Amino acid sequence: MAAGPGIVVTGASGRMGQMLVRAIHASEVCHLVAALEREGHPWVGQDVGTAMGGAAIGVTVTDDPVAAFARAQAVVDFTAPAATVGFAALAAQARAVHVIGTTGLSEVDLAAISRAAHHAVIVRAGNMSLGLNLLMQMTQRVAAALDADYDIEIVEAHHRHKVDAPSGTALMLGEAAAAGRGVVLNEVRDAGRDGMTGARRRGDIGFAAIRGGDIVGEHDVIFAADGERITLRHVATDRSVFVRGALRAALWGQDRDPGEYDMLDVLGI
Ligand SMILES: NC(=O)C1=CN([C@@H]2O[C@H](COP(=O)(O)OP(=O)(O)OC[C@H]3O[C@@H](n4cnc5c(N)ncnc54)[C@H](O)[C@@H]3O)[C@@H](O)[C@H]2O)C=CC1
Ligand SMILES: O=C(O)C1=N[C@H](C(=O)O)C[C@H](O)C1
Repeated sequence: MAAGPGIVVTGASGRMGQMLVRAIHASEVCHLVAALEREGHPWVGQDVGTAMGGAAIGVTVTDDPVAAFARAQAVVDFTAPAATVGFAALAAQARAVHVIGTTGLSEVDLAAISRAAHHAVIVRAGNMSLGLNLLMQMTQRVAAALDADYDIEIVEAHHRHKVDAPSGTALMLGEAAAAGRGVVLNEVRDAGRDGMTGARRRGDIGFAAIRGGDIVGEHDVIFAADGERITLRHVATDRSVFVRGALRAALWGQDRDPGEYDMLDVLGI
């Protein structure tokens, strides 16, 4: 008898997908029911363990989300925005908990995800690690304690393959800083400075992105004033912190009422 909820991993060949497949296969509190990849992907039809270069684990990679989700209690999804929006509707139809780690979602994507959450549990966070979610709370607190003499800048660094900027985490931190200040992020957001930008506008929250090598994920929130500077920093050195958070969310979401949740709900912090 397989233990705990059955989980589908979407984007099974991805950086996060492969780590999730391994973690779920090794878990005693949940089990892998399907590994999903996009249509035409070379792994489709192969055993996912073999495709990853190891021993067979008895789960064949599929490109059919409807059949996969019908057998699952949770869908753990680190893919791409268009895929995630489609999966949200399908996971809701299957009444499976949808854990969304995908970043780069637009306002339109987020509205579609909110609609799906009327029918099922969705846990979404741009960063699933405990440490980063604590940093988010600290950011809100520090921003609330300081006035706009302290310029807020968020600097993030990621591996060379990352396709979205600012990172989902940087945006979460920006939202936390804006909430602390009592402002709306979209009204003070300053991203992508290049050329004759003019002087910094008081009260803006700035973003800068570094891309290179195999950097897992680093985030600094800088509060810079005349004469002093505070930096709050989180460094992820291993993707296992995101995997742990995502699986915790998949288990936490079982038997909850439909709705949209985040990692603060899951972690109870
Ligand atoms: N919230 C968090 O804690 C974290 C979020 N992420 C985010 O997760 C996402 C994925 O990151 P990585 O694993 O590094 O990317 P990746 O590019 O290594 O993997 C994405 C996978 O999704 C697959 N995919 C794309 N469309 C699909 C579809 N329609 N059906 C099935 N599979 C599909 C791709 O073939 C690929 O294997 C990114 O948006 C990233 O920013 C990454 C790490 C942590
Ligand atoms: O793409 C990544 O790798 C990561 N993406 C997330 C983000 O956009 O913040 C989380 C983490 O930093 C890794």
